[in-house]
Order: sequence, then structure tokens, then C-alpha cells
Amino acid sequence: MSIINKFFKSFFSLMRILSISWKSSRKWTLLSTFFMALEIISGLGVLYLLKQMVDVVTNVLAEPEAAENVGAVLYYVVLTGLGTLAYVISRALAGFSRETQGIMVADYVDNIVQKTAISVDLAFYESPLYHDTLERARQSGSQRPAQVASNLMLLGKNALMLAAIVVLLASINWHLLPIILIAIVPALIARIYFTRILYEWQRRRTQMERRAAYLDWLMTSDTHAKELRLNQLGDYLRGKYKRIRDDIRVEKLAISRKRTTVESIVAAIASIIFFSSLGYLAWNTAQGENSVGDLVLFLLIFQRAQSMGQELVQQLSKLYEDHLYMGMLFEFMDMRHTVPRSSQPIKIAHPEHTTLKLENVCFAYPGTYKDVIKNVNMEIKPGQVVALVGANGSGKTSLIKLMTRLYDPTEGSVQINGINARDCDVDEYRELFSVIFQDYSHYAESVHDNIRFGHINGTDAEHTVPHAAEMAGAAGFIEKMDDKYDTLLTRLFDNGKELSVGQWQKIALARAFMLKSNIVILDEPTSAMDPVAESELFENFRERINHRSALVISHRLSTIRLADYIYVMDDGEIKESGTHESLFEKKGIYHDLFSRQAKYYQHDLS
Ligand SMILES: Nc1ncnc2c1ncn2[C@@H]1O[C@H](COP(=O)(O)OP(=O)(O)OP(=O)(O)O)[C@@H](O)[C@H]1O
Repeated sequence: MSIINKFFKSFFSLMRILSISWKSSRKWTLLSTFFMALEIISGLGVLYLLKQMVDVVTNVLAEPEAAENVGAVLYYVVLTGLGTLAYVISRALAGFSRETQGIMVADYVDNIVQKTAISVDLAFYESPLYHDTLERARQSGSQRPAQVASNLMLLGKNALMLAAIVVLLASINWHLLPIILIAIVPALIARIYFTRILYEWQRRRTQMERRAAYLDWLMTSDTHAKELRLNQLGDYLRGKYKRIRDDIRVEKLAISRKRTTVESIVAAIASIIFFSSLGYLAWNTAQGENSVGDLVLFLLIFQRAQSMGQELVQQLSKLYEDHLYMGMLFEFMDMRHTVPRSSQPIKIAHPEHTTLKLENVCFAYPGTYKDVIKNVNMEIKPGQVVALVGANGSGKTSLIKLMTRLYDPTEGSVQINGINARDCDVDEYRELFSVIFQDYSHYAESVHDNIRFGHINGTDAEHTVPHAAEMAGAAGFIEKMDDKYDTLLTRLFDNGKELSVGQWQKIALARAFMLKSNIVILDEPTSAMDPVAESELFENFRERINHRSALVISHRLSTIRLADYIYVMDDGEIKESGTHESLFEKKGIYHDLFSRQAKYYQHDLS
């Protein structure tokens, strides 16, 4: 990339950072700008008054008998005192408004990150790149936009002050000017160089950091606590975590060591040059080419020049760092959908009578080349209960993801009432489905919310939630709990309660039974239920789902035989389809899959 391109890119990214800061809180951005401007003006004023005071003191030294000179000294002392007071107050107010603005910006950026995370397509979660980008966005820190705004102002302030000091130095002896450059430029180059090195290292190491964070989570979360203890995995995982952290630390310290060495050398050179200049000035003063006042002024302001120069270097390198790291946040914010959104979506006609049709659907997961769904044709008519069966890994769950547009097929189409799903509004389309996956969510929320999440925009939850619980066979155990529907389902927080796996499954089922959609999709809905609960559920299944269409995936014959129509998947293809009786008679895959189960049923019945 050419230097001009880089410059414009940096400029636009700086503008974008500032606009985030502005949008997050106009009031505090204005206030912190105002107080900082006041701080700068009073700071410069104090510097000017200091110079005037030194001049007057020099005069007094030259003509001690002039009484008005003493009055002038006092006058400048008072003015400098007042200026310093104004400086201290505005500095405190600027600090406070900067802090407040920082909090507002941090919340705003967190909000943007969350908004992006909940809107990106499922495909992102399956790519390590997404997780790296999210981690980097988080690392880039929500404080940075606020820092950039205040850094820019501090930079302006220090640049102005330094300019004033340069003028003062030039007034003493213009030969002294290069020392300012020597004190600042090499330090700046070293800082920027190492900021870049550290940034690139951090980018390369994101995945390593995530691996360490994952191991830490394995060791500390309740999800894995049982297996970790019984299989005594603790020491093994700790060792693995330590090795990663050791590698990260060694690499980081190596960079820090180099940086400290280079920066110390640069600072030592600057100091040598300063003392040489002091010697040069002292010599000139002794020769009568400078006044003693000049020497005093040089000593006075050099201290300031040095700290100002250091601050300037720090602010410039910080600005550079913030710009680099904010680039990582922008990368995350700029993620685009992989499931394309139609610009002029077609409204779904008669959504209450939905026919879902899959036509020659093929699909390979993003980043893979093997089709896991191959030329699938399928139909679910209004009110029909359809079963999908097949061995593990045959593609049943993948097919649900395609039906619900979590992914789009690589070939063929998914149609709803004859409209290609791609041409519908994604949100409107997804509203048609109530889906419970095998790995359904356990929300650490109340029972009520766990069920209501199945239809978050629905009204009358006070009635619909208990009804859904009743339909899913969950109402019985919910009513027995002290807080009933208000019971918090977690042991993470006070007064929470943990459920059994089967009870959780009933809660998840109740979520799908909330009357939001037209098609209920249940992936292994009864895998953890006892036989009584399972048979009760399917006894009057159609009434329970209010005669909506349903697609049920199950490995249990007792569940499947209830379906109006059955599709049999094998290695991504629909190999057989028909009613239970016709498929059994066919003596094909379906027969092989279920004849053993059927034998047990016959045996039990005999
Ligand atoms: N996110 C993914 N990325 C890549 N491949 C995947 C992904 N999820 C599943 N697969 C692959 O797709 C194939 C079908 O998996 P799928 O989960 O659809 O099977 P399934 O029939 O639902 O199996 P089960 O009965 O075990 O739930 C498998 O070979 C699996 O390895």
C-alpha cells in the first residue's frame, strides 16, 4: 500500500473513531473539549507569565534599587498564581468529563460489539476467523475511542506548549533548537516501531490467547466440573494452559526487553545532548554572550520541554496504537452477512397455511468441499407431521439449518408456499418456525422466561406460558417448585434451582410449543424423557402443537410411527420415503434401522 493510501486510510479510521466518540455522548464530548481547551489556554498562560516573571526578576537583579520592579514581580507572582489556579481547576474538570465520556463511549462500543455479534450469521461462529476477530475487537478495548479523542486534544495542547518553548529557546540561543528534535524524534520512532511490533505479535497470538482462555474456562466452569474431577483432568489441563501462557509470556517479554534497551539508549543520548547544551550555555554565559537569566530560564523550561516532549511522544505513539487496535474493532463491525438479505423481500402469502418444499438441495459447510446434503427433495404440507430418520451424521440437523435459513443451500432451493426462501425477509421467514435443536439452550433465567423466549414478541405471556408448559408435560414439576414460574433455573445465582436433563428437555419443548410459528421442528425432542412422559407427549401430539405442521427427528420408533410421512436419510441423501407401514414392508434402510427396536416392542408386548 502506498504511503498516500496509508495516510488516507489512517485519516478515515481516525474520523471514524472520533465519530464513535461523538455519537456515544455529545454532551460529554463537548464538555471535555471545552475544559481541555481551558486547561490548554491556562497552561500556556502560566508558561507565558513565568517567562515574564523571569524577565522582571532579571531586571530586578540588574537594578535592585528600582522599587516599581518589586511591585512588578509581585504582580506577576499573583497573576501566575491565579493562572495556576485556573489551570488546576480546569484540569480537574477536564479529567472528570473525560472519565465520564470514557464510560459512555465504552458502553456504546460494547453495544456495537454485541449488536454485531447477535446479527452475524451462524456460519461465522463456525469459523476460527470469526472468533479471532471477535477476540481482537474485545481486546481493542471499548475505552479506545474516548482515549483517541482526549489524546488528540492533549496532543494539540502539548504541541502548542512545545511550540511556545521552542520560541523561548530560540530567544535564548537558536543553536539550542536541535536538542529538542534530538530529544523527541528518535524516541518517537522507537515507540512507533515497537508499537507496531507488539500489535502484529498480538494479532498473530490471538488464537493462542483464545486457546488459553478456553482451557481456563474448561477448568473453572460448572459445565465440565463433573468429568474433570472424575477423569482427573485438572493437572493435565493446568499443564497445557501453563505451557501456552509461558510461550506467550516469553515472546512478549522478549519484545519488551528489546524495547526497553532501545528506549534507554535513546533517552541516554538525549540526556548527554542536554548536558552538553547546558555546558555550552554556561560557557556562553561565562563569556558574557548570554545573561544569567537566560541560563536560569533554560534550566526552568528545559525540564518542561523534556516532559512535554515525552508526553508528545507518548501521545503520538498511543494515537498510533489506538488507530491500529481500533482497526480490529472496525474489522469486526464490518462483517457482512453470508446469508444474503433480499433488497425487495416478497411477503409470504397465507403464512397460516405453509407448505415447505426442498427442491434438489445440496449443501457443503462454509470452508469445506464435501456436500453433506445431496440433492434432497422433500415437502411438509400444512398440518402434516413428518419424521426424518437416519444414522448419526447422515445430515438431519444440517437439513434443519437449511430449512430455517441459518444457511443457504449451495444448490437447489428451499421454498415456502412456492416462494424461494432467499426472496423473503429473513426475520419474517424465521418467524415461521419454532425449533428445538438437540443442543438447545439452558437460560439462567426464570422458568417463565425460559419458555417465553420461544415467542419473545408474543402478548399475553401470563396465559400462553403455562399453556405451553402444560402441552409439553412440564407444568406438573413447575407447579411443585416453591416459586413456580418465577423459579430461577441456575445455581449460578442466589435462590436458583437446577433441573434434571429430562426436565430441561420439557422446558425446551414448551418453548417450541409457544404459538408463534406455523412449523414446529423438533430435533430429538424426547431423548432424555422417561417412556411414560414420551408416550404421554405423543398420545395427542397434534392437539398439543395446535394442529400445526411438524418435522420430528428421532431415533425412536415409538415417536416416528406417529408421523404421516417419513423421510429416511443416509449419507446426506433421502434414500427412502413413505408411511411407516410402506417403509417397513419395503425392507430397506428404514426396516434395517428399526427392525431391532420393533422386535423389542413385540417382545415387550408378548
Ligand atoms: N458446522 C459444521 N461444519 C462442518 N461440518 C459439519 C458441521 N456440522 C455438521 N457437520 C458435518 O455434517 C455431517 C452431517 O451432520 P448432522 O449434524 O447434520 O448429522 P445428523 O444426521 O443430525 O447426526 P446426529 O444423528 O448424530 O445428530 C456430518 O458429517 C458432520 O461432520
